[in-house]
Amino acid sequence: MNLNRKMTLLFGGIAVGTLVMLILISLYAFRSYSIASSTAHVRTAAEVVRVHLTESMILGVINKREQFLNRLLEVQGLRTARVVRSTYVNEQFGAGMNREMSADEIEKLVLADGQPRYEIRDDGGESVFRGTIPFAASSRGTPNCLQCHKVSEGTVLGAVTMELSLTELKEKALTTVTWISVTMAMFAALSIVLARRLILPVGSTAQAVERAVQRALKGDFKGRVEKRTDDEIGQIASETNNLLSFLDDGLARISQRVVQLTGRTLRQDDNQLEVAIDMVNGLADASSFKQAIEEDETKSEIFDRFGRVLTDQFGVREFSIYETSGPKQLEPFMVDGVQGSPCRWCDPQILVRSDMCRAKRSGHTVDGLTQPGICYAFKQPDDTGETRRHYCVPIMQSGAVGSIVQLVVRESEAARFHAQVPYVNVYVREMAPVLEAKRLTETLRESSLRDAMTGLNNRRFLEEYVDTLVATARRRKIELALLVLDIDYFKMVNDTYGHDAGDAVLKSLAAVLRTSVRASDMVIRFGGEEFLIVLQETEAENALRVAENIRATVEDMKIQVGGAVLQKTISIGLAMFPEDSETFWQTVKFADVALYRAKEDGRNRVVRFRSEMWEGHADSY
Ligand SMILES: Nc1nc2c(ncn2[C@@H]2O[C@H](COP(=O)(O)OP(=O)(O)OP(=O)(O)O)[C@@H](O)[C@H]2O)c(=O)[nH]1
Repeated sequence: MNLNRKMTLLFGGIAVGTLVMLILISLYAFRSYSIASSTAHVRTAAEVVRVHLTESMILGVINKREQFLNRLLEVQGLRTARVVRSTYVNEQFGAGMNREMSADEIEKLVLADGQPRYEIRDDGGESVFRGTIPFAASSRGTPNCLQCHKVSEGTVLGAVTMELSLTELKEKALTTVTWISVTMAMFAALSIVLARRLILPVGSTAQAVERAVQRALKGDFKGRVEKRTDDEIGQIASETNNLLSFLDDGLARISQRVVQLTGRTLRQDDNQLEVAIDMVNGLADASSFKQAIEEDETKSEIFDRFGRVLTDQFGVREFSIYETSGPKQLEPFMVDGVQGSPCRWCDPQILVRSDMCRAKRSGHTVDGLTQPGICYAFKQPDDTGETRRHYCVPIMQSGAVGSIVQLVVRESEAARFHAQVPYVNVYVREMAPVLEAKRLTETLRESSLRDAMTGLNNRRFLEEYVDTLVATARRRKIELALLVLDIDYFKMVNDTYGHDAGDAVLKSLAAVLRTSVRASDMVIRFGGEEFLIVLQETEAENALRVAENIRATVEDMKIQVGGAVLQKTISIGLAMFPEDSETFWQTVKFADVALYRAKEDGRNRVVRFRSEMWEGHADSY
């Protein structure tokens, strides 16, 4: 029930109640007034009758009393007037007129106890007031009753009964009450109309505010409240409109900015407020994610963290992260949260023909959620499970696709996940520059550990890696063979053919060295034209064989430099760790000493270190 109706009912109820009360009180007051007034009239008339009868007795015309009583009836409103005599008067003065002798029940009571009696009765539809007043003998006044009547003081001598018609009085009372009621009813009706007019803007403004608030709760702040009055109610409408405009404007600006950041488009039926809160939360989470990955050390940690976000926040457990590993090659970095797993959600051919991957080829997002079948390389699950849909986002690095994030969801979840995609994109966007920075750092670090010309690891790399190398060798109780080798008469190449020719020889030698040893062995450009090879888990005998093989290969190697073909030889010194020394770097020195001996002995040969070789060289190291 609205406020207006409540007010009308309340005012109406009060008005009706007041009216009824007023009518009842008025009727009661009129009745009381009628009784009091009639009683006074009857008393006065009875006194007049008593005085007249006394006078008539004194003047000796008491026998004319009936004419007086008949004339008395001409008084307006007086219906009857009758005198009854007590037995005392009859005994002293003889019987009176017949009608004075026959007392009714009330008159008998009055004659008996001397108390006046009054009553109102209905006489054929007419209200009649009847009063019976006793005449008591009294010695006071003039003449003194006891002078004539031989009775004691207070004896009831008779009584007069009078009846007054109340009809006229009643009619006047009813007319008055009717007028009062009509006036009151009109006043109440007028009051209700005025109150309704007053309350109407309150009710309609309250309803309008309620409607606007309901719309606002659904995220729509466009509702407005009509200003109907210039008072406080109008003020409420104005202030509500100001508040709604402020919220609408603020929310629109927030949404606009967040939409720009997330790329999410708002639908008409979206709850703008909830969407804005969601988006801001999403951005805050993505920002925390970015902070965290900035502090991560490696790309692998970053992808691990991203994998957890996909699983925990977006409920995506099936996904792949591919890395570009060559001009036309991709490598699965992480599949379904596990690093190094084989390719599961794509045709494995993309690994060697990366152009088969639509995201890699185009550098654009591939939305298989809304366009299933858009990429032919996407693979449905091997089992008979539910059909999957995919969403692939390329991560650009240095202007080319560096990594690809592939999200896989069940067909039944595609719509739900589609709403989440803008937030995933925010994460990917936040991740891209951090990945780029990490990649550059790794490249930089890699380059500081690698010789740019030959592509071999350099001395610095060995210095950083040596602790791990030695610890592993000790733990596994294996021997390391250290070959230090140097090109014979290399200076001549530079001097004769130029520095570029020298470089070409160094590159060719590096290539031969790399292919002559196992992948687990290390080939290091130790400095200038000197190289160090660390053969893992190799005894001295085998190491000598490998060294000899390298020497022979280099000897046979023909290097095209400009118009000339060069053939160079190398000398190699071999020392064993920990057989020759417990210290790695000391073993390197021993190998160097052996190399020196190889040079001394005529070059193009392999020399195994022996302890006596050290004696002449200890001072020079
Ligand atoms: N082209 C080129 N030459 C280099 C490089 N690093 C060192 N060299 C040269 O290698 C030569 C080393 O010569 P030496 O150590 O005197 O000995 P050698 O001529 O090789 O004679 P051996 O006694 O047989 O070692 C020097 O001329 C260096 O300039 C390089 O990166 N490129």
